[in-house]
Amino acid sequence: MIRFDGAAKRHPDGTLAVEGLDLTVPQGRTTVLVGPSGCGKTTILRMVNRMVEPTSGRVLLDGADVARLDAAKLRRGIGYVIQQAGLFPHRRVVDNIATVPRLLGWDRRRARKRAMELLELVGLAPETARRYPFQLSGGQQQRVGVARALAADPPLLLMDEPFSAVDPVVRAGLQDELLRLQAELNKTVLFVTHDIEEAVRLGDQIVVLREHGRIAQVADPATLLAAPADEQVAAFLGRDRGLRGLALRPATDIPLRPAGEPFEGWTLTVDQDGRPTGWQGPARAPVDGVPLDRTETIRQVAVYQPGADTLRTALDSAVLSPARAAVAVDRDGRVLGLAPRAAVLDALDAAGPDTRTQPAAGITASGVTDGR
Ligand SMILES: Nc1ncnc2c1ncn2[C@@H]1O[C@H](COP(=O)(O)OP(=O)(O)OP(=O)(O)O)[C@@H](O)[C@H]1O
Repeated sequence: MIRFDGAAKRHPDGTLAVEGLDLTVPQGRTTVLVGPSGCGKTTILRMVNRMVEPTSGRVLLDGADVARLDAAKLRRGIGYVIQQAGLFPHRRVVDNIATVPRLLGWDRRRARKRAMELLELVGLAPETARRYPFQLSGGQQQRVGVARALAADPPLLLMDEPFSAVDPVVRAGLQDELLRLQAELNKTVLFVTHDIEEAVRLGDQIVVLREHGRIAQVADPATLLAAPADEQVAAFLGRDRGLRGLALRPATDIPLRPAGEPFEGWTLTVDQDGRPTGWQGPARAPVDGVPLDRTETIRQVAVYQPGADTLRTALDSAVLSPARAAVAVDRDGRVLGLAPRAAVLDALDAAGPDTRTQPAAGITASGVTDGR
């Protein structure tokens, strides 16, 4: 657990980077610091590994004031991932990952073996090990950066905008990987981003900051989206926050109708395996009394997977369907049934407003109305 206890940083030129932060970062969870550029996120992160020394106040790591710990030793026990990975350009991937184990005195063979395990853990092919960083894509470099941070199995990871230099698709993949790893490893993660979508996706606890590291709100993602502390936080969260909140709620238990029957005049067509192929529309109205024998066909079918997907995906499927019904499929993409739009909306009501959802264990949801 990390505890910031009135931790402040004023630079020699008089710039007040962080005014005096009181914050608890719970064990084994992901806490995301989010806020506008220059609000002090990186400064706060670096106070933990003593790359920045507070000018007043303290940072406690498992109860110990980090100022009293040996800085080099402290850093070896903390994984640190930065934007654009920060890999050593002259070292092969395997040796980049093995850096901290080697510093800890592991012999070369053991450190390399560990590096190969880590490569697999972050989803990179074994042959990547022999390459140099410049021979990798940006996304691959970030994965190596994460592997390097995890190499000595530190309980704490500091991540400073680790995914912001890659394109949105690669970024989403890296976020998925981090979620998967975190479900397995349960590290204490302190993650900095200026992207609220990323914060909502990754955080168990989100800390919204204003200038000078003042806390605007600390909350779990659902509470933050449903109940921003004030207008400024609401503005920072942006439009569609209600819809984005649906992405935090699983689509389960929406009653389904059989897919074989026409619905609102439209019939879902499936292939021989039962996967959807399109919507067959109703016969067109006669023109000047002459019946048309052509029907309309739509070939794109938006689907959702109950249990795995969220209410946002289910709603999207319903909105995009000409029959005004979401198409539920199993994990192999085979049709399970149709969820009429009204049933999806009922599910939204049944889930209740987000404010009623319980914060995750160990997280206190608190709204501070302003920076005071
Ligand atoms: N060495 C320094 N000397 C003077 N001011 C500094 C120094 N380092 C940072 N600052 C200032 O401290 C404030 C906080 O900087 P910090 O990098 O922590 O912000 P940030 O929220 O991480 O920003 P960004 O999102 O743009 O990376 C900024 O106003 C910055 O200009």
